Amino acid sequence: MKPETDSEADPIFDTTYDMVVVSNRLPVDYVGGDGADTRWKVSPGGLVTALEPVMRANEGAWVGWAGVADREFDPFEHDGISIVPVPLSEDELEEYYEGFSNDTLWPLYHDVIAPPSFHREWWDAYVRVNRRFAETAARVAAPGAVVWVQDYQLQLVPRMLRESRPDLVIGFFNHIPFPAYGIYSQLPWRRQVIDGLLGADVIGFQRAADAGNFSRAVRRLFGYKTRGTVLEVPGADGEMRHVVARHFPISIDAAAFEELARTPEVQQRAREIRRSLGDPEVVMLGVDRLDYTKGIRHRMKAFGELLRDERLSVQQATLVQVASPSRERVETYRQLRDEIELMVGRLNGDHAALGHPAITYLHHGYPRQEMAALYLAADVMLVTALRDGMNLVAKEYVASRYDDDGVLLLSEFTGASDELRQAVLVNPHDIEGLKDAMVEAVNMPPRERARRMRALRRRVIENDVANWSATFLETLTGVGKIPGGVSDALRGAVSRLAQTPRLLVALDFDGTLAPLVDRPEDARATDRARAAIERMSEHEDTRVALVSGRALDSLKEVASPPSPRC
Ligand SMILES: O=P(O)(O)OC[C@H]1O[C@H](O[C@H]2O[C@H](CO)[C@@H](O)[C@H](O)[C@H]2O)[C@H](O)[C@@H](O)[C@@H]1O
Ligand SMILES: O=c1ccn([C@@H]2O[C@H](COP(=O)(O)OP(=O)(O)O)[C@@H](O)[C@H]2O)c(=O)[nH]1
Repeated sequence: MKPETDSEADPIFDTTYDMVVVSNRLPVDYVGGDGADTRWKVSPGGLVTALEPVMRANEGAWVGWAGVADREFDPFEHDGISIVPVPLSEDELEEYYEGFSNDTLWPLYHDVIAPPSFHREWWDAYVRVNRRFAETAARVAAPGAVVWVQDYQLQLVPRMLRESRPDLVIGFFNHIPFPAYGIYSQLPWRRQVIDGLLGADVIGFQRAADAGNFSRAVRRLFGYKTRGTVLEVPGADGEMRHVVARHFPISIDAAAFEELARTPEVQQRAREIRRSLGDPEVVMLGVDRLDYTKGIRHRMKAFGELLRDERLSVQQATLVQVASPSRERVETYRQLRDEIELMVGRLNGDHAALGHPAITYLHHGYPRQEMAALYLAADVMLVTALRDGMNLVAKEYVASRYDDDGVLLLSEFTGASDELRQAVLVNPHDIEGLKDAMVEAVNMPPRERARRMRALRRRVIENDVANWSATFLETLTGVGKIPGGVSDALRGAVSRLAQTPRLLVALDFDGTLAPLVDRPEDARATDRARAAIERMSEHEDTRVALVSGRALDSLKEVASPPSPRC
């Protein structure tokens, strides 16, 4: 999408875009410096990993926070992406980001693994900051633009945007789980949050179960009708809006990861990594943000017991644990770091031998190239999250293993486990089961490893991040491409056609007027499509026909055409 210059806009935001992504975090965090010397580093986490390739392909604007409090930045371009920073004050950082987002919503949505804190002043900051994001997005969105809002930090933005800019097409994607109603209903602001989300045209989740939990919460709290993935939501004008809530499992740029893994530099680095670990028979690897949802303690406990019971030895197997720093001012995260570092010390003290560490603990964030080398060096990848929206690390490991080798041990409580069924699936709460699965992974015969890895790779390559974003945007726009960017040639052709004295407009229904949905009986035309049909039908010499492979009754049922002439 080409940016357009809007002469009436605010001078700082003098460019508007046909596609705008809004997320709490920008792809880069401010590191230091000023003016031309300003330094940025890649932001942590899977959301940025997934959205970066989408943004490069779309020439849109990315609205988000620059990772530092009390600093304002003008919009700028970074590595081919237009960046529109939203400022946060130190108080807002504490109350909106560390507080409401990461100490209320995060633990609540991850099945209360840690107890969520509820504070009214955090909620007030959440509302205030959501409004700022919505206002910024509204300023840079061109007329009729697609605005794609990301994640739990910004759940009120869809409704705020719909109220200020009803012309926009609004999508929302939730990167973390959506909990069962029994848990969600603890939230004192449960109605406001759902109402905020229902401002979107399409609400995406990682797993079908998340979308189901959301629809149930809508029914329980608002009594709105839901038909499969389509929710009937009253609009401001009394008309029914049809909102789609369904799963779109996120992924990675699998080809780019494989390409990186195939480079001689990465392969050389993988060999160096193994050598530096004392060339054990088996390298096990964990890569996680240092977060209590990731099950790092469970995996270390299981590994420690295997060493204690001599089912494994440090000469045979070593564990490399990358724990990248995350949310370090939130108390639960500080405590977790202390606990993990204590465990690492004990484990090494009890079991390591000279030149043979039991566990190599790395409290750093690494660039993608080093990640690919670690994946290639690892015989067994341990993903033992207690709850995880998706877990892109699991997919990156698979994408890197072009040699069809390596074993993925994967928690059933990750979104990735819905797709990656050929992994060794585990319940990380069951320490005995986890120990057995680790031993099974370490001893898995090469043929079995190759068979499983081939199947896993097929899955990750099939559903890569391009496929994820295309499927979401197709559902959102109903036509498979972003509207608003109608070419002059098409506009001209439509104007010429409109001058024809008697006109027949024949329209496909599924995938054109109505987003594709899981169950055909749930398909409904988008509000804009219905309004356009109604306007055309009012013209004396224009006939509107729906063309469909459906039976006539089924078409009548789902399309409910506005007049008998149709
Ligand atoms: O921005 P932070 O607070 O530093 O946290 C980093 C990101 O963590 C979360 O990632 C999620 O998105 C991934 C991609 O969809 C998914 O695989 C993972 O399971 C999620 O936990 C968070 O949702 C992001 O908003 C953060 O930026
Ligand atoms: O040192 C690190 C650790 C992690 N990552 C990246 O961070 C993302 C983590 O995403 P995931 O979905 O697994 O979990 P999240 O951190 O988003 O909860 C993946 O793309 C990793 O490659 C990274 O680049 N360097």
